Amino acid sequence: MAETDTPHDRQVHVDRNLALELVRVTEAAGLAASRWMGRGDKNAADGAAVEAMRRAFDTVAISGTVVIGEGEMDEAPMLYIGEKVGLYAKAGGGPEVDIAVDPLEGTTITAKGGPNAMACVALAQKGGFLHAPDIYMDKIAVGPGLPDGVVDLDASVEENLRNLARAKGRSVTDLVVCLLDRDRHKEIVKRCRAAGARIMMIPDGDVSGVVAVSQIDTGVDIYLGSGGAPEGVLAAAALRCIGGQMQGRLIFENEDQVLRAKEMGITDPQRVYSMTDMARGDVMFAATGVTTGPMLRGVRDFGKGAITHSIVMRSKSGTVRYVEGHHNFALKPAAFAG
Ligand SMILES: O=P(O)(O)OC[C@H]1O[C@](O)(COP(=O)(O)O)[C@@H](O)[C@@H]1O
Repeated sequence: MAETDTPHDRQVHVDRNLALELVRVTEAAGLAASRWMGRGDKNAADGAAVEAMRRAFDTVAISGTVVIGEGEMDEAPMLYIGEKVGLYAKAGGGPEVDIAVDPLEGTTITAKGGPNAMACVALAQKGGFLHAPDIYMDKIAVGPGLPDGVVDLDASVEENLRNLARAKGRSVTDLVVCLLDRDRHKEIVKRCRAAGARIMMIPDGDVSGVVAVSQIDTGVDIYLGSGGAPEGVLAAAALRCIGGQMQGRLIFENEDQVLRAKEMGITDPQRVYSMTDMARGDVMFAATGVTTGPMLRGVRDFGKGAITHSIVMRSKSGTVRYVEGHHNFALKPAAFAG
């Protein structure tokens, strides 16, 4: 795009389906991270994913700003909050978009060779994402086709389960609740079980945990509990595309976190964010499996190359695409070095 393009022109150009370009970014991160699968070094796995993702962004025809990233500029060498990424980042021009990244969602999973690690990216028009600080967020999510507000973060666990069961025409004993296997969730687990619901605990990776509510074959009816706030925004972006409902509320552990959030534009620490508050407008989401989970297959390395499995989706059209990439290391070795 010419440098003389007006902001209006740039907005119009966002209309292209950039999601299809994003998948190359998650593929690169997924491939790089997969080289560290089971090697017991989560930082190396994360570092490889970050570097590959950062490099791949240079080929995407956007002028992007990272709003959910790897940390502040002084804590992260790449993909830090505020970093400009994309082919047009330095030269100017191109659609101006905000970017949310989690180059490796499930660093510990990858280090242990466990299931369900993936590389994720979401894209929105400027101002489309909640600028969530790196603290915890309370989350609740259910799948599509249910009445608005069927579950609520302010309602009790029992009430949410009852309302959800009624809306689904089922009984609470039919429901499956997904949550992270953490001590802090003991009370929720106890109350869900006492109400008769079944529990599916995941060791890590609550982006895919939340997305599981929208996928019929996972058997998950509701996601509950706390996890990373940045992951909450990515999950909201994915649910905006695939359908479902989600709410999130930031959990502040000290005054510093409240101040930090204020600097990021969060004035009401108690606010319950809807899915659309967290990811507004035309949102695109892409993820590539690093290790196999219910949504995506992991990277399959066959020596001279590898096969990746990715999901690409866009809220505007509601189209969900699964992309299988066959990568030839002889032709593109640098992108896959890990
Ligand atoms: O492990 P904690 O502190 O409960 O944090 C939960 C967060 O960690 C994860 O399970 C994995 O995060 P990493 O990819 O950074 O390892 C997220 O999916 C989740 O939001």
